Amino acid sequence: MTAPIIELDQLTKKYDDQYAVDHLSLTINKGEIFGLLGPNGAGKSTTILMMLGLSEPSAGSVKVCGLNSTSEPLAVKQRVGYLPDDLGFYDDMTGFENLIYTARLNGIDRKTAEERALQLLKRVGLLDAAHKKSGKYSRGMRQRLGLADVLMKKPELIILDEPTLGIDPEGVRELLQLIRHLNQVEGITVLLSSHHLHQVQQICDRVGIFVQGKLLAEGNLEELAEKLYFEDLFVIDVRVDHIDQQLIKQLNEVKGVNRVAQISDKEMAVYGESNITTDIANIIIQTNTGLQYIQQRNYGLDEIYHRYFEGADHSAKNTKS
Ligand SMILES: Nc1ncnc2c1ncn2[C@@H]1O[C@H](COP(=O)(O)OP(=O)(O)OP(=O)(O)O)[C@@H](O)[C@H]1O
Repeated sequence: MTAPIIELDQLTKKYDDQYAVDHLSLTINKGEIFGLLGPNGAGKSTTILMMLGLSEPSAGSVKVCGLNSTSEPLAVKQRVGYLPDDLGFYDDMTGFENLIYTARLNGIDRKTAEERALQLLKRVGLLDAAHKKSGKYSRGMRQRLGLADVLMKKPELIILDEPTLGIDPEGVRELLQLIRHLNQVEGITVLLSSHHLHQVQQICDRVGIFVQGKLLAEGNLEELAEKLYFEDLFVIDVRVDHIDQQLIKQLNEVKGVNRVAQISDKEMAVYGESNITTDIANIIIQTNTGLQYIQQRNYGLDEIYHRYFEGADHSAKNTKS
């Protein structure tokens, strides 16, 4: 049974005459890792601020953990951990001391706070640096301390705004692993905002593509591919001994094939709306054109996103009902 943990209904934020968030409706369920993916200025941070009750919607509503974020921001804050992109710590305090400070602000008693802080520092791989001043931490270490910090109050949901910004690849890998672990082992729901496609693709169950305040599409990778690329959902790369016009004609006649693009005298790409790999292989074998290689191309989110945004006419591509 899926239960909603974030419910946005026609959520809107307007600055002067510009929509930062434009009638956004979206439901995120308990236990998910949801990726809010979009370029700079898409409205991701504004949406998050409204979820936390830190910014008031111009219209529409936002509920988090069953609470209205706009009218009950403090209750939401108790249940949600938020890691902003410009995370601040007291740099002259150690990592451990920073966590204890957060615990005090959240009304956690000293003994519990110390136990929890050490547990969390261990979990995020900072036990060795626990008593080092946080001002001396690297950006990756600060983000991991940030995760420990939001976990101090045992949140049901964590919201991470561009958590991997400025971290080196190894640090990114560790941070993503940690986020996945928190989700899978501890059952914490995660909302992650990012414009890093590969990272979102690695850990998110579902992704929402967000542009100019609007959600263009949402779903898992397969669903997104279908929503954004419904015309040429399947692309099959083929290499044969020789390509002739008869072969191209026959391939074009296969049910489900949209077009055949010849790339060289031996290579072509066949675009279709259904999985036509077997039919194509059969034709090549029947026509004795010497099949060397055939493979269905898998779209990653990266390719989906880039091909989608490179296309000029978004509305035309996104009209599948
Ligand atoms: N306080 C504000 N006053 C006026 N306009 C704002 C304000 N905050 C955000 N905006 C505008 O709203 C739009 C969405 O900004 P937002 O920061 O939510 O985008 P974002 O997707 O989080 O981008 P980024 O990744 O760059 O932070 C932008 O056009 C931004 O200029």
